[in-house]
Amino acid sequence: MKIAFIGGGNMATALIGGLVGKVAEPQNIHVVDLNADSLQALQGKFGVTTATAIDGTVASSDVVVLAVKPQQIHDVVATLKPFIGAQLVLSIAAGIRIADMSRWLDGHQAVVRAMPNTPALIGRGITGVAANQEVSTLQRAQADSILKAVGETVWVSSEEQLDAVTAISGSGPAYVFYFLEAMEKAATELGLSSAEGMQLAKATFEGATELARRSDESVATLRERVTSKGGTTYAALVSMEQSGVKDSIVTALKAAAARSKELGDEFGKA
Ligand SMILES: NC(=O)C1=CN([C@@H]2O[C@H](COP(=O)(O)OP(=O)(O)OC[C@H]3O[C@@H](n4cnc5c(N)ncnc54)[C@H](OP(=O)(O)O)[C@@H]3O)[C@@H](O)[C@H]2O)C=CC1
Ligand SMILES: O=C(O)[C@@H]1CCC=N1
Repeated sequence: MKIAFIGGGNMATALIGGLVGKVAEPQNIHVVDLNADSLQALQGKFGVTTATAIDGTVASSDVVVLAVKPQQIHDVVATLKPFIGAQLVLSIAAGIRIADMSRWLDGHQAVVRAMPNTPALIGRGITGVAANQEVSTLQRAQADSILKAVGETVWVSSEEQLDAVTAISGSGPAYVFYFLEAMEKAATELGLSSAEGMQLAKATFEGATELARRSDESVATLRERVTSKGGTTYAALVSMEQSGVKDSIVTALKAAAARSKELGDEFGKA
């Protein structure tokens, strides 16, 4: 498979890291970015080919991955249009809708929209995916193999659900890091060193999520098992409930989903 990336930033780098040698040979991965330094770094690290403008290699690729910021997608697609024939266009931009990208490509173009996350960098990502009618079975399989190179995929039945996927798993790593930062802060205020706090917090997250993944029991049951009556966990959870932590998290994630929809409205008008 020949794959062209438009945009060689954080997420493109994570995807390329998973793809090289597994799904595509480095000489079949082409990256277009405006920044020559980023391109040189990608070339040096992975052996991919690069260019500072969309070119014939993009035209002859099987899949074109759009990995620029949502506000850049319209202009990139406009520049890309003359180079697009039968390729699959795979966008990872938050919010930008398939119908809008298809319209900017004069319609009927096979477009897949995906929402990965940064644990892709270590092959532990999870990506929500949706496709339009023009995407063939082969192209679905191509998109799936690209995204599976860096973790799991979840194909959603309706594209609108990608706003929710963005709120849960796309932005999700940031919430986990935020929680780790809070645990580290608490650790230092309670007399541990910052390094000790972070070690304890990271291992706890890893152990708890792995336990939840492997267990047949619900996370509520697993939580109850930690919570001795009148004990320490109970004290913490009562405090969290009184502060409305769970409701605040739900409200925050709804804000992320709303922003994803808003990005689609804002940058899809063109
Ligand atoms: N980061 C994340 O956790 C996730 C991001 N996404 C989505 O992935 C997309 C990329 O995000 P991310 O990798 O973080 O962003 P980055 O800013 O790291 O990468 C985007 C890259 O595209 C370059 N670029 C800008 N305009 C063009 C152009 N016209 N032609 C070629 N390259 C161009 C940028 O250069 P310059 O910096 O010079 O502008 C930059 O190097 C976004 O749409 C985002 O919504 C999806 C899931 C998770
Ligand atoms: O914050 C953002 O908009 C992007 C999309 C999901 C993660 N980062």
